[in-house]
Amino acid sequence: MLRTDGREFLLAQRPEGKVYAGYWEFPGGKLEAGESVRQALIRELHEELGITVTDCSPWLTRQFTYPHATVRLHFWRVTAWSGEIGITAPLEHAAVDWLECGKTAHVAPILPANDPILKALALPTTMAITMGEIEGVERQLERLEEALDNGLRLIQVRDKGWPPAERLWFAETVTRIARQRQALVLINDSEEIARQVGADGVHLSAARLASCSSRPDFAWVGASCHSAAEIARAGELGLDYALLGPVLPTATHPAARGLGWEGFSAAATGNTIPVFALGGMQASLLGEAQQHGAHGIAMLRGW
Ligand SMILES: Nc1nc2c([nH]c(=O)n2[C@@H]2O[C@H](COP(=O)(O)OP(=O)(O)OP(=O)(O)O)[C@@H](O)[C@H]2O)c(=O)[nH]1
Repeated sequence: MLRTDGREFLLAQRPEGKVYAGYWEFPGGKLEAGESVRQALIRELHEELGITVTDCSPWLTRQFTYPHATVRLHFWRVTAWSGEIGITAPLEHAAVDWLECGKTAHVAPILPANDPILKALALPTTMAITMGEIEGVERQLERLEEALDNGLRLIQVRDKGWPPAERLWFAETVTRIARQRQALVLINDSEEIARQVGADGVHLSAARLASCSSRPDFAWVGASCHSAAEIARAGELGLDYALLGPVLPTATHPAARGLGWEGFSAAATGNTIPVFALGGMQASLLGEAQQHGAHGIAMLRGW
């Protein structure tokens, strides 16, 4: 459950008498026979918190083995509900609390299966990909400042065609501007530049993803993917996100067919790592992308 535009999420504490008593978890529970995940979520949140969910979307899935059981967890984002949150099932929860996404939790311990989910909550849902090579440096920096003022918090610096000195200067400039607004910056394919400019991480091309034998050592690492198999590979390497596309026709490839939303959803669903929709995206498509299982959207032009 998310509030304040996705900046805060709800956790609930397991009561005495249950396995992992005292641990904090996302409110929810087990599917009953014949129920869809959506139906189970709506029923559980009504039983446990006394609320009626009015907007939710599929997000991440994780299988995890505890000493007492193996669980397959479907994490959904709940963004709207009616009613006041209360503890309507004291046998299920001892307390509830709101936490800030991306900040150290002020409650502990949290169920161990949830670690990657907490990290995904810290990942902004809109990624801007730079195209200084096409648009020109001045216009690009001007637009970046504007977008940062309007809430952009995740930037991938692409511009791979420039001579090294120019690329380095641009990456350094973007990182400096972004830092002032606590935005994350990832550098496309160059660990060297990422280190030199003090960026938050690297973004691997599909080719680099295929040849990479271990996760590069940065706080944030993601990759470009075109299929479920490539997303699975990114997951195996322990990366933090994948971009999947092209979803819709783009200005760069107007004739390309793209995955479409159904194709996107089929490949994106069931992963533990968050997947961004790429290709033909614009801010107004964020909700539609999330209804199809996207963490968010990534854009070259629409930001
Ligand atoms: N609700 C919830 N369950 C989680 C999370 N993370 C996680 O590993 N789990 C595990 O997934 C299972 C959820 O089932 P549950 O909440 O209906 O079951 P429970 O253990 O409370 O037992 P119960 O059948 O007596 O209600 C538990 O084994 C729990 O440990 C989480 O964030 N929320």
